[in-house]
Amino acid sequence: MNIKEVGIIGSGQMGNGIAHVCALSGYKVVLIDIAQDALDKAMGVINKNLSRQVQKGKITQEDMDSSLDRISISTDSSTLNNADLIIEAATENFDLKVKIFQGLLEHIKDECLLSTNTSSMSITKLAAATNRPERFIGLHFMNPVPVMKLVELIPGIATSDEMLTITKEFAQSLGKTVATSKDYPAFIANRILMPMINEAICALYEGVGDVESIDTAMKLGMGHPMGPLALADFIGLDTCLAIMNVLHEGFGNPKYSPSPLLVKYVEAGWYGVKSGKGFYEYPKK
Ligand SMILES: CC(=O)CC(=O)SCCNC(=O)CCNC(=O)[C@H](O)C(C)(C)COP(=O)(O)OP(=O)(O)OC[C@H]1O[C@@H](n2cnc3c(N)ncnc32)[C@H](O)[C@@H]1OP(=O)(O)O
Ligand SMILES: NC(=O)C1=CN([C@@H]2O[C@H](COP(=O)(O)OP(=O)(O)OC[C@H]3O[C@@H](n4cnc5c(N)ncnc54)[C@H](OP(=O)(O)O)[C@@H]3O)[C@@H](O)[C@H]2O)C=CC1
Repeated sequence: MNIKEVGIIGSGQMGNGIAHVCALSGYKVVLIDIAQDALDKAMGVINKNLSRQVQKGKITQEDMDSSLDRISISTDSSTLNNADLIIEAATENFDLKVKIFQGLLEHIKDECLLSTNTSSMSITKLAAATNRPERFIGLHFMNPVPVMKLVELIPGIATSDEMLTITKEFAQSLGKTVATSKDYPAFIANRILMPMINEAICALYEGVGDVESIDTAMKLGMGHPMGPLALADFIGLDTCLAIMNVLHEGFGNPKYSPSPLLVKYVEAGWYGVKSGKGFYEYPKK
């Protein structure tokens, strides 16, 4: 299958990053969200990130202009009628994702391939809610998408080998390196990362150290580019909690219980960078 046009659902930090790298690699992109505001904001972020690459001499102004020309935005999913591949990157909520896929099916081509950027959820279960589980896969980009080299590929139980090959080649065409994971809660990257972040929040909850000390310990002690609390804010505390809940429910092991402090912050609407407050404050620019 020759992928030319990619439909991306959800224009938050992941959706806009995926749109950026797809367009820069020559794909036509249709970026969908429920709110026009979100789409306008996403185009602003893509513009800013492409400009930064131009300033650093990584891409030319012409690359930037042609990439922007290849992206169209819409709140109407019927505009996905020409897409060869859909990448769903909406909020980490199972029922929402199922609703999105079911709403798409009447608009897309029979041969259109389906994928999800979910951080944790069962690919098999999401695939089963569509009419093409053999052409459904987890295509898990890392944040920030234009920078991080990894894409995790997660075939569900019904995913065909052909689908795995096509999507592997697609990810490689974006300049990414693929790691393949079996379809178990939170796959590989978040199975390992998220309990570490949760443990950092537990240490804060128990008063073992303050925010600065915990992040400094991991940055300077372990060479991590960001401390775990700053990284949690960057990912989104709502997303971190959703992933911990999938791990906890999926394995039934108390070691994955989300920290009560993480739960409390999400209850307060303190989602991190995207809401302006998490473990740190993020003044509106
Ligand atoms: C939750 C999930 O399901 C899975 C996940 O994604 S988990 C999260 C995985 N991501 C991480 O762990 C990120 C850890 N953090 C980092 O790697 C780094 O802190 C960072 C890349 C985010 C920023 O790096 P930094 O050195 O502090 O900042 P800075 O020098 O400004 O940026 C480094 C590069 O990233 C680019 N960059 C930074 N933020 C960016 C963004 N949001 N979008 C696009 N590009 C960005 C910069 O332009 C710069 O590019 P060059 O190397 O080409 O110059
Ligand atoms: N954050 C991260 O570091 C990573 C996240 N992921 C995964 O990527 C996905 C998106 O995460 P992220 O970008 O961080 O989340 P964000 O909260 O930044 O963005 C989600 C976007 O989806 C939109 N949305 C909600 N419902 C719909 C809908 N029905 N149709 C279209 N768009 C909708 C939201 O709109 P509104 O704001 O109006 O609700 C928002 O713009 C999640 O599955 C997450 O687990 C994967 C890798 C890394």
